[in-house]
Amino acid sequence: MKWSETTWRRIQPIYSKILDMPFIKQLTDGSLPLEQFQYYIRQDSAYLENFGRALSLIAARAHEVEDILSFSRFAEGAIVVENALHESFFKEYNIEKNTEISPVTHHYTHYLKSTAALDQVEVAMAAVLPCFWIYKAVGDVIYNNQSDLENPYKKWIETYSGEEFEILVNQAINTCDRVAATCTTAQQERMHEAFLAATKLEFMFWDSASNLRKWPF
Ligand SMILES: Cc1ncc(CO)c(N)n1
Repeated sequence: MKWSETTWRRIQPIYSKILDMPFIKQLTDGSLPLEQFQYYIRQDSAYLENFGRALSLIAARAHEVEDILSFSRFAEGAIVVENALHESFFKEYNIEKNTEISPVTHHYTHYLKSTAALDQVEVAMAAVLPCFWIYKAVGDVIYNNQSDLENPYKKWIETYSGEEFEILVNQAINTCDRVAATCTTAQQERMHEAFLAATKLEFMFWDSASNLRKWPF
């Protein structure tokens, strides 16, 4: 079995919990309170900027030239989406620009950057994979279950269910499979652990927006 098949299988219990989250259900039927969406977009803007940095670090550390190219493109993609958030979503949904990074965003972005900088590069590739794969999977489920009524979050839904994103996601999955094949069993296990950790953080990122979580001080 491919590394990606095993890892996707292992995170199924968390993935089902993600699909059941109020944030995802309400995004799907358009009933998500605006305040939660605003919080989410503000945090996602900070997230994407740092996700882009982590991807660039991985590009710099990749062993194969084709992977330098892929991860440089992924980094560009993350920053392009971040810019798009500012150009359209921030204006359209009346979102304030200066944001204090939430505890979960802080943890997730620092986890990705330190993994990209210090861990084996194959482990770093596995750590960023849920950011692609979970979003594609969840984006498709939301897209296919949208209510016919006008959904105020339609534009967001289209970002992650589109074909353009799918190409990048498949590339990220295939890269992980190719590099995993060069790893020992113990190293592949560390890749699984990184994929699992980032999947949990994806859950927490949405949970944090649902609860508008803040620092205690
Ligand atoms: C938290 C998070 N994970 C993944 C993506 C998609 O790249 C995103 N925009 N935000």
